[in-house]
Amino acid sequence: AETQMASKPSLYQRLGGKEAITAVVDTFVAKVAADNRINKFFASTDIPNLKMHLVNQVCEATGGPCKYTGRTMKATHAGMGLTNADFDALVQDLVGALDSHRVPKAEKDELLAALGPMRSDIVER
Ligand code: HEM
Repeated sequence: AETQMASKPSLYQRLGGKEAITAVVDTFVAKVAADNRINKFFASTDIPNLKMHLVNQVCEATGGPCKYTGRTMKATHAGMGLTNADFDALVQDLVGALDSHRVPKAEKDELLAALGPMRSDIVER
């Protein structure tokens, strides 16, 4: 996990590693669960399983030593009929979680930039 230290630390390292990412994901999922704009989509979701996948996805995408084992973003969200407004609401909840854990702006913007391109695989209408 420390292999990049000679150059620039990975985003994973700058976020604080797996413990810090897990804490952000916990807060994020709690915010989504309390968000009446989008929580209906998660009514029958296995939340501990979702959290596990999210932690691994963020860990791997930011250069950490994890492997995402979930489905593709397109397959996962197919048929949900998600809109840009739904996506934006979820991103707002993520920003709120990152802010509540005092993640600095540079790291926050980098993470959001890594997730942004997934929009076209997730939004269907
Ligand atoms: C960048 C944005 C997003 C990312 C990175 C993301 C990521 C994920 C991941 C990793 C999973 C688990 C995959 C698996 O079980 O194999 C998942 C599931 C799910 N996502 Fe997303 N998601 C995003 C946006 C959204 C949005 C906007 C909604 C709805 C408002 C949503 C609703 C769901 C639901 C309901 C599930 C659970 C499906 C089930 O119960 O089987 N996602 N998402």
